[in-house]
Amino acid sequence: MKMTLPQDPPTKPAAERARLLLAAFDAAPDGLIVLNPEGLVVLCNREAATLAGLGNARVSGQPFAELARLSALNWAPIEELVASGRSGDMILRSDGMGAIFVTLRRIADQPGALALTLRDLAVFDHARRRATGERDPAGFSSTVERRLRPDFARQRQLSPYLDRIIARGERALLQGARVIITGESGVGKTEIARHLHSFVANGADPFVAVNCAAIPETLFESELFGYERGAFTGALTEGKKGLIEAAEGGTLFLDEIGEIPLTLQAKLLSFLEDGLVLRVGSTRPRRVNLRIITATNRDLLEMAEDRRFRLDLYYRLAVVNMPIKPLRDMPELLDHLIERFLTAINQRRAQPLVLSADLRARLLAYHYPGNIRELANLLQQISVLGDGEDELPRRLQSVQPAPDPGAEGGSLRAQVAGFETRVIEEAIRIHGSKRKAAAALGVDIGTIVRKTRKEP
Ligand SMILES: Nc1ncnc2c1ncn2[C@@H]1O[C@H](COP(=O)(O)OP(=O)(O)OP(=O)(O)O)[C@@H](O)[C@H]1O
Repeated sequence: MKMTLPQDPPTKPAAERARLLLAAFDAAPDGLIVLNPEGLVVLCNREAATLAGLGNARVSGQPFAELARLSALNWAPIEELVASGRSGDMILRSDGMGAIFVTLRRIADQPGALALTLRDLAVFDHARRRATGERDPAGFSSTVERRLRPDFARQRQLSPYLDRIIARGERALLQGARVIITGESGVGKTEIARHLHSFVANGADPFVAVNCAAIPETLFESELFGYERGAFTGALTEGKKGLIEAAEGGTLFLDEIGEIPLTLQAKLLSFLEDGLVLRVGSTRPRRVNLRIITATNRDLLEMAEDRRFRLDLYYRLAVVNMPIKPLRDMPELLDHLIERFLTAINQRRAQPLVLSADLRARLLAYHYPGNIRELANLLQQISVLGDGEDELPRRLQSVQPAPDPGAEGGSLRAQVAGFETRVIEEAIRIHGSKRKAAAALGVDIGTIVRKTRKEP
């Protein structure tokens, strides 16, 4: 988000200085928000907009309460601090943004004016790890990646289906039951596993994600279980702990579990039964405590019938199933996801990417065989290539956008009724029954029945 400073028309050198200052604030690695004595936002730099999840919202000149309303963070404790007239520090948390350290200071010589700084605690953590030579936990490579994490709190409000499935997974993990997440590639299985991990784990517990399809069969055992020194030619002299041990105290996420070689399935089963890891070349078992979440886009029961997956392993891993629908069957998430990816993209652009109505309609009508990953990828391509018809990725060029409800003419009453019918029909399609659609739309079943009754 670009900042603006309200001011008198400046002379040329003063204008240049102001521009430079604004650019410098935008380049700063910390977030800065300045409130004038009237409580209006006079400055909100790019990092503050990012950390507060404001996207491209215009907050300059707005009351602080409006910024708080638009933000993904819960500002209530800071609003109290502002009202109390004291300075102070606080940590604000949100599902999508992680933990943000906020300081509030009075500005000297400017009675009533306030400066708030915002810092992403993950940056400190990352810096501390670099200083001590520690590795970042698997799956956390940069703060940018962290900030693009899904806002599941919002997505759960939008999709009662997703809410039900995620709540099921949370309950299962709280009770120590193992979950398997199933669904097409790109539906967000890894993100959901990461969410479940943060739901039950302490902040410092490791989350180790392993893509079973990416490990060559010959290396599988040593990667997963580790090896003792001299276990084989090329082994490190001091030996190496495997991914299971690396996840000690946290979560091991085994993605594409259907790809795990049959020979190793027996060894994994044995670990699941007694919690003991035997490194390759070792005779000394080590006890490892962790939780395991698995995911697959294969039908493991069918694989078990063909003897390509052990049924006993399946029952150990799949106590609770979390089937994630493809994106085309969760259209209620599309608008939100588009906005979220645009926000992420615009953090790295000088000129924000604004989608034309036609392009947005095409994005809403497309069927996304690659699911959420494909949507993110398409928006990235549009950001780089532009959104002119010729530049559009071929997949989108052939999409027929859904008709614009406002374009069909007729009286306002008729158009509103038409729109209402489409919303109801879509809700019934998504939720599978009129009763569930009524619950999702917050109306009683009688209303839905009445409004969908065909006039004779
Ligand atoms: N709910 C979501 N909100 C926002 N972004 C998401 C969401 N789910 C997934 N993504 C993004 O979509 C991409 C694919 O997600 P993810 O890797 O979790 O899918 P997957 O189902 O595990 O895929 P695969 O089966 O190929 O491993 C990632 O870039 C991820 O950040």
